[in-house]
This record gives sequence, C-alpha cells and structure tokens, in this order.
Amino acid sequence: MTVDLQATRDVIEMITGGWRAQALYTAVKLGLPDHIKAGRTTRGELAKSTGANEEGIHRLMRLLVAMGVFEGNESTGYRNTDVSAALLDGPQSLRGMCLLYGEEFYSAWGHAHNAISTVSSGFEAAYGRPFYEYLGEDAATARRFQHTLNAASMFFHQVPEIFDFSGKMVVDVGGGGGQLLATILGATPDARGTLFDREHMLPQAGEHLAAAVGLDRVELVGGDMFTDVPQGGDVYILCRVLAGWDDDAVVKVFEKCRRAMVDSSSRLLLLDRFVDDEAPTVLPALWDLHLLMTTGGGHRTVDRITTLLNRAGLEIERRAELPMETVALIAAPRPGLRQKS
Ligand SMILES: Nc1ncnc2c1ncn2[C@@H]1O[C@H](CSCC[C@H]([NH3+])C(=O)O)[C@@H](O)[C@H]1O
Repeated sequence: MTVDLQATRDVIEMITGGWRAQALYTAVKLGLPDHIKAGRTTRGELAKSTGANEEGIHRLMRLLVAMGVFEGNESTGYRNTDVSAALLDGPQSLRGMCLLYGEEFYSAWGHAHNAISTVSSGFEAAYGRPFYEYLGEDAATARRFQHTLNAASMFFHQVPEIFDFSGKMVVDVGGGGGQLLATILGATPDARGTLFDREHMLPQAGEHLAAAVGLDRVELVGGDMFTDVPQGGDVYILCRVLAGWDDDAVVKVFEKCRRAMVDSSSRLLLLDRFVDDEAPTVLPALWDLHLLMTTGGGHRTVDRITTLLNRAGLEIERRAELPMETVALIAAPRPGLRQKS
C-alpha cells in the first residue's frame, strides 16, 4: 500500500485539532495576550506575571508562534498578532468564548462518542445536569456564555434593516444579555421592548439595556417560555433559542408566541442558523454537533422549521439573509386562526 502523504498530513491536522484548542485556551487562561500588550514580552516576564513555570511558557509560546497566534521569539520579545488581539480582555473579546470552550465545552466534547451514538447531551454526561441549569448555578460561566453569544452577534445591527420595528411592541423571548433588543430599540426610537428570559439572566440584560438605550421603553420579565410568554407583542423574536429543544417543545413555544400576539398583524421573527443536508458546509454542521454536545439539541433545516411553524398555526411570510450564516424567517399567524384560544 502506498502512503498518501497529503492524506496523512490532513488526518494529523484533524486529530491534533483538540491540542491546538487547548494550547490556545491555556494562553488565554494565563492572560498571555494581555501581559504581552502590557509589555511583558519574555518568557521570564510572562512566567513571573502568570505564576506559571518558565519552561512551560517557553514551550507553549513556541507552538503558538508556529500557529500564528503570536509573533517574535525570546531574543526579540513576543508580540501580539490580530489573532491574539481578538483574545485580549474586553467587551467584544473572544476570551470568554475561548475559556468556556476550553473548559466546560471541552469536557462535553469528551463524551462525543456517547453523545452522537445516543443523540444525547455530552454536557449532561460530563456534568450530571443540563447546560442551562448549570448556568443558573454558576455565575462566572453564565457570564462567559454571554460573552460567547456577544462575540457571535455581529449580525444584530442588520436586524432593523430587514424588519421595520417602528411603533412596535417587541418581545425578545430568550433575549439573553439584551444586545439584540438594545440594537433594535437604538435604531427605532418609537419602538418599545420586553426582554423575556430566565430570572438569572435579567440583571445582566438590565445593565446592558440601561447603559445602551435606558430603561424607559424597556420591560424585563423573568419566566419560562414553555409556561407563558409576555402578552400583547406586535413582534415576537426567537434569536438562537430553539436549537436546544426538541420538536414538541419548539412547537409549544411557537404556539405560546402566536397566542400572545396582539392581533393578526403581529409577526414572529426567527433568527438562527440552519443546516443544509444537500450541500453541507463545515461551520453550520460543526455548530450543529456542538449543540448536541452542549444542550443535546441541534440546528434544523428550513424545511423542518417550516413544518414546526405550521403545526403551531404560523406560516413563513419572508426570509432574509444575515451575516455569519444567520437566516431571518418572518412568520405570520395563519389567516382565520383565532389568536387567543
Ligand atoms: N425556558 C426558558 N424560558 C425563557 N428563556 C429561556 C428558557 N430556556 C433558555 N432560555 C434562554 O434562552 C437563551 C438562549 S441563548 C440566546 C440569547 C439571545 N437571544 C441571543 O441571541 O443572544 C438564553 O438566554 C437562555 O437563558
């Protein structure tokens, strides 16, 4: 048998992917990008300021320079690149994402074989409880999760461009940290909004909304979307909320939203990623499996979500493309269906 060198190399790249992620995670955990920015650029200085062993720092930096995360060497000093700059501590940083992926999500992926074989959450296998429950008990991880969502929120500013929110009462169901609602209200001065999420998310969301747009036009409501959602909205938003739940649960949330709508002119706005079975691309397929690892859920195809909307008495009226492979589906209550029942 002839050895295909390129294939061997490709396989090795793939099977060492987890090591690269862990090396990057360690650098971020030690705060190396921030130390370098502050002028501590040799392994001695980095070891002293992080409390890590000098030899360990040296060996880690050698790999990360080779990976293009940092530049330089021991004699010139190490420098940040655009990659490590994206990991500096700060509001738009990928630092929280790197830490969450390197710790809890890495452990969850450690159960990949079982999770995929049984289509069940790797996180639950690792931590003995569902991901969102864990977040409710661990404020630091909940903050990191929020930072992770923020880091992937570049499409928010385009949402007011694809939907006219003027004069509307907007209910963001599972609104998380409030960034999307703040963006919508910021772009639409005569819109009002309700952020609805689990109780533990509200303080952070309130802080963000207060700083971004003030709380005059905002209401914060804690609860469980499977029990009830706030009544009387013109627009119900479900942004990156559905992936963790099975079909029946999703239909239930759709129905709750439809029944809470003010009248037949109300709309449901779904903002999410969808997988494509015919022409798959790596990132959505990867996030789909990642969702299986974390919540036990996954991304759906547009066909599948259409069926679930129909089951809940809603019909897709329009579709719009957003950056980061995100899609907006605008759904209307089916004509003739009574709103409140
Ligand atoms: N049962 C529930 N009721 C209300 N919110 C929930 C429930 N389960 C999960 N969530 C929230 O759903 C959100 C999913 S993460 C998405 C957050 C936000 N829409 C964004 O795109 O940035 C988290 O903020 C969860 O706390």
